[in-house]
Amino acid sequence: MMVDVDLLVHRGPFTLDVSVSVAPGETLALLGPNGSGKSTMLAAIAGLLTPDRGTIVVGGKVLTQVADASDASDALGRNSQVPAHRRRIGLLGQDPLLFPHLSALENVAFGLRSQGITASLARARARQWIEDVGLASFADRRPAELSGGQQQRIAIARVLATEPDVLLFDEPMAALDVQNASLVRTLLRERLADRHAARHATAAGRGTGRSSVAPATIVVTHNVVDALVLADRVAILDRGRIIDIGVVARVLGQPANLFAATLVGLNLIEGIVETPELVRTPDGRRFSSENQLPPVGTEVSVVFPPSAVTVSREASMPAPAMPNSWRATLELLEPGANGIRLTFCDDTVAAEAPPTELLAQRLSAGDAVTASIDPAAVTVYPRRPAVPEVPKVPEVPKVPAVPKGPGKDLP
Ligand SMILES: Nc1ncnc2c1ncn2[C@@H]1O[C@H](COP(=O)(O)OP(=O)(O)OP(=O)(O)O)[C@@H](O)[C@H]1O
Repeated sequence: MMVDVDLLVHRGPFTLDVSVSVAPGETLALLGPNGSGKSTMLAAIAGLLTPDRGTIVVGGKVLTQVADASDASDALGRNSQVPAHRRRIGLLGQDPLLFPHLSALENVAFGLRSQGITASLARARARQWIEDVGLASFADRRPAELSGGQQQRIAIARVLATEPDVLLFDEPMAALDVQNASLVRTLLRERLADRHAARHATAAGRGTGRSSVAPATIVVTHNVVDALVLADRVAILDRGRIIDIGVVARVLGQPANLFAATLVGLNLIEGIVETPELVRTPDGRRFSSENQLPPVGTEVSVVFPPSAVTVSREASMPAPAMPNSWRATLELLEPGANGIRLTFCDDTVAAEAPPTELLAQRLSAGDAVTASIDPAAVTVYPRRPAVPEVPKVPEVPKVPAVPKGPGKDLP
């Protein structure tokens, strides 16, 4: 079902101020650094905390409505907060939180039983869901007899079996090793790809038949891979505000600013198109790309992956008057995702190189080098502002309009 969220939450000095909608069957990945407010947002949607102001509407039904404390409507009793257990919201975090004394089957059946389904029907449906997560032969085991990845797959079966209107996943792969994380991610992708899950479930004879609308899903993650694999759209949260939101290819492939680029592991330099072939940055570097540049005079972002930056001892390279090439001083060498990560003095650019390459050149911190990039790896696009500050249209008429930003989803 459609979920519309408009929230203001204060937690000590921290403020979460977000507005976002997720469509039925859509998966939104929420990406942001530690402490940016991701879990706070999920907790408010799940009904685990009451916002200081805002509305949460699912499928047209108001789950949370809190007017500004200073507003008179408060006194009229218009505020409402449906308790967490009465929301049709499935929440799964890092920890599967299975009942240790129940078998995998009983754990999955438990949620169905609590919806008033008979014991035999609940067990039949639970068995079907356990098959769907590939653990049919583990149905009678208790959680302690399952691996961490298997427990998480059972937890996914448990949350999906109840056919919630909204699915909230808070870093569901974070506690798993790489192999199990990959298995669980693939499983989630398959299940989320079934956009008509409820209808499908009913047709297969295991649904409750209550809902024919697919759930809206929000996946909180630190991992860009999760967003790439699972999401239709990505929102980037920074210090309690959504600084960018849109389709995955745009938000991750064309980051709005250096913060967003760093989060997705890309270099970003801002510049201006100087000629039809060249971009000049404020520090005098010039970049070309194999793709056509925006018109001369356009303010642009120049983006390239660290692995595309080649570093060589200065003497062995041509003078860096050429585009995509500049002189630099190595500052730091540290382990990176794809080799050794190099950073340079007074520069935001990072490079990544195989250890063998660095060893062959005997490069170390403090060395003067020439950095260069293959134009094929350079993407140039008009600079995008972060989500603009626009006054919000209230979702629920009873709540007075309170202009604030950042606003609704960009296309
Ligand atoms: N129970 C709490 N009481 C007071 N402040 C809290 C509470 N929980 C979180 N905070 C604060 O709220 C802010 C946002 O925290 P939150 O857990 O939502 O961030 P997050 O993006 O989920 O971080 P992480 O990626 O580390 O899980 C932080 O400044 C945190 O210190």
